[in-house]
Amino acid sequence: MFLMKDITRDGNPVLRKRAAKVEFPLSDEDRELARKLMEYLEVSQDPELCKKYGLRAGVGLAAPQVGVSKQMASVLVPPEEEGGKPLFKDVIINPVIVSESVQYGALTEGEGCLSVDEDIPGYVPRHDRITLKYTDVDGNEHKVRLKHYPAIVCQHEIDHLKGVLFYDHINKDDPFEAPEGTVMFS
Ligand SMILES: CC(C)(C)[C@H](NC(=O)Nc1cc(F)cc(F)c1)C(=O)N(CC(=O)NO)CC1CCCC1
Ligand SMILES: [Zn+2]
Repeated sequence: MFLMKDITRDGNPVLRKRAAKVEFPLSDEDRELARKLMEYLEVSQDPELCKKYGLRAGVGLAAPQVGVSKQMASVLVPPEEEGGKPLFKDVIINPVIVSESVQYGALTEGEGCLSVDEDIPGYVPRHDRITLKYTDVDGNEHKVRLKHYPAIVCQHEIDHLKGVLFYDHINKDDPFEAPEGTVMFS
């Protein structure tokens, strides 16, 4: 099981590399990686286990964040209300954003990252809606339309596969400046 000690931190060059495409059918090693990437999110979102293992509760985790430069990331966006179905749950492999809204979306509280220990204030403008194509661990192709928070999380994780970190998007001159028409939400 991945623990915080397994998560690479800002400064590690693996976080600034372009990750390699994943070959199908998955090797046993890649299948295990996918399982562990999702396991981290599930365990970290269980308050008791989160505390027990000293984790940061996470909604997404990309392979470079555990030192593996491959195009794979787990995403687990909890349901809006207790007991509901997660808004998005899958391990996205070789993801491609095939279309994106002109309109931006940003979290009012800014973003953080499991690989960045310090808080970096500022809005992170992303596309409010995206169409995402990816392959799952069984080799099935998916094409999904996402908006708001699930779209933000997937863009954050796909950035990791391109060596981009959230603060790269923050306006240096005015961190709390958001482009015209940005949908702000928390
Ligand atoms: C960095 C951290 C603050 C831990 C962030 N979590 C988060 O924003 N809130 C959260 C956590 C939950 F478990 C359940 C929940 F509904 C909300 C996060 O996991 N990430 C993932 C990451 O670092 N991936 O590389 C950062 C988020 C910022 C915007 C999108 C992902
Ligand atoms: Zn991150």
